[in-house]
Amino acid sequence: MASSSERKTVRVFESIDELAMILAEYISQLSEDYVRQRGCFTIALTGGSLLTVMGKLCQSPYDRTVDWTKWHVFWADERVVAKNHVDSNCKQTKDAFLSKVPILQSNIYSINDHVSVAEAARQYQFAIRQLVKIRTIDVSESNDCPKFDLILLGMETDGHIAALFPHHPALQMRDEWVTYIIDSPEPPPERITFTLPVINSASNVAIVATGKEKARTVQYAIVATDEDVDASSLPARMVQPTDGKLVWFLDEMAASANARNGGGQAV
Ligand SMILES: O=C1O[C@H](COP(=O)(O)O)[C@@H](O)[C@H](O)[C@H]1O
Repeated sequence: MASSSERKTVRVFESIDELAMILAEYISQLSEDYVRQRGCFTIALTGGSLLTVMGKLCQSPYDRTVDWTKWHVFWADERVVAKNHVDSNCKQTKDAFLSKVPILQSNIYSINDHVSVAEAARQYQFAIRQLVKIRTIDVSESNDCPKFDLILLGMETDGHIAALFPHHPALQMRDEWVTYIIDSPEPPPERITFTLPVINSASNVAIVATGKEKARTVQYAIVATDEDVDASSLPARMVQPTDGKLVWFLDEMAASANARNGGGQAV
């Protein structure tokens, strides 16, 4: 059985444009594979710069070759604000991506923005449970967690992924699929997030990081040894799919602190 480091690939691109092209090809290929195997494609997104990089997917040839009607779209994290608020990951995703491709409205699973953060997390988890029951979302063979076909994550300079921040107790959450925080170090304070067991149960996880300001964090997340880094200080380092694959998509700037030497193949 392959170890988690053997299932990790680091891909470094000369420019964000090249990264965006290969990322679009990667997502489109996974979509084709899972639609063929399972009849649908479950993808969880986040907010932030990732959405801009995903832009190529709305263009030719993908706008016509991807079977958008088979897509089921989730968020690995969401800020608990109104869906039309500029901070909403759902709004950001709609503006940058969902409004440009024919994904069925009924296959877009956003949070309930009219309830408390705790209730929004509970309802989101319940919705996911229903979809696991009918196997729209696959289930992990190693635990009873949902097994998304692809979870696409961004990473901030502090190493947080989804709404899992350094040293936050939510990092240790094992019994829930979706949890919430009320004290995000960055505004807005209330967010819901997939827990690490869910992220690590996905068939494929991709982390996209660009820009020089993320280089040091990328190096610690990918290259440094366990002795050098306390894992909970760097949530991105805790992304280690149990049975699935992890691909880091970096531009030269983000990889400039030598991430390309760490345990994966660079392009
Ligand atoms: O707070 C957040 O930030 C991360 C990373 O954003 P980026 O703009 O630096 O790429 C994002 O993935 C997450 O969804 C968001 O809530």
